[in-house]
Amino acid sequence: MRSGFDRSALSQRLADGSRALGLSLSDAQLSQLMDYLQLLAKWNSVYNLTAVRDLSQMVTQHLLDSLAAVPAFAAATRVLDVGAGGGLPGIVLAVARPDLAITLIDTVHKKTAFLTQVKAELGLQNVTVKTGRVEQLQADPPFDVITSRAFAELKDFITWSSHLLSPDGCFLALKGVYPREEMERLPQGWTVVEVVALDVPGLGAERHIVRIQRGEQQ
Ligand SMILES: C[S@@+](CC[C@H](N)C(=O)[O-])C[C@H]1O[C@@H](n2cnc3c(N)ncnc32)[C@H](O)[C@@H]1O
Repeated sequence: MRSGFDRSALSQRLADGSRALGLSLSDAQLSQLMDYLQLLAKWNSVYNLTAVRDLSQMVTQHLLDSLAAVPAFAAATRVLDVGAGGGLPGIVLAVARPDLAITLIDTVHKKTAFLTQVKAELGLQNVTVKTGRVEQLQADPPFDVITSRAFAELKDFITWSSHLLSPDGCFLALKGVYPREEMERLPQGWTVVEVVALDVPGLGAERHIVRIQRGEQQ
């Protein structure tokens, strides 16, 4: 394992942050997230998974950032994470919500090879990994939530993946600053039903989660 990986200090930071988010993760879940962080740190130079190199920043910017979105998935059952990259938010969500079935898709084979390795090493039976463009993915049954973080403008995210969403389903897009202009350019037939500001412990930057469903803009 990578030298300099102070598991106990990083684990404490993660436990404190997840408590501050109101989540009650078990010791086993926290341990799975630390295993994931360790794999991310170990394989980052090979797979080019994230520009964030500092381990405590990885806890904040990746693990806690993704955990902050977990409550928005309360009613979800089948989730697709589009452009999952190194597994954010999909892997974190899969650990926090083992009852969810989560599919992660990315076009880049080396990233999905990493995700397959994470699935195996963490024993995540609720994760499915697909390689390819979301536009070409077929799903039967469809997903009730489609999510993404740092993927694409909202209109492209919706246009490329709406064929995979169930009639009553929703998109949950993780964004940084309030995406006012993107929300004004949604494709016809889609409407923003909620924008929640997320308070990620220690981040000091804006985060929002945008819920979009079928329907006309008011
Ligand atoms: C900036 S990364 C974000 C990765 C991750 N969600 C995160 O927040 O760290 C965007 C990812 O989208 C993937 N991607 C781009 N176009 C795609 C498409 N049409 N279908 C699936 N994945 C795509 C890229 O390969 C890349 O890994």
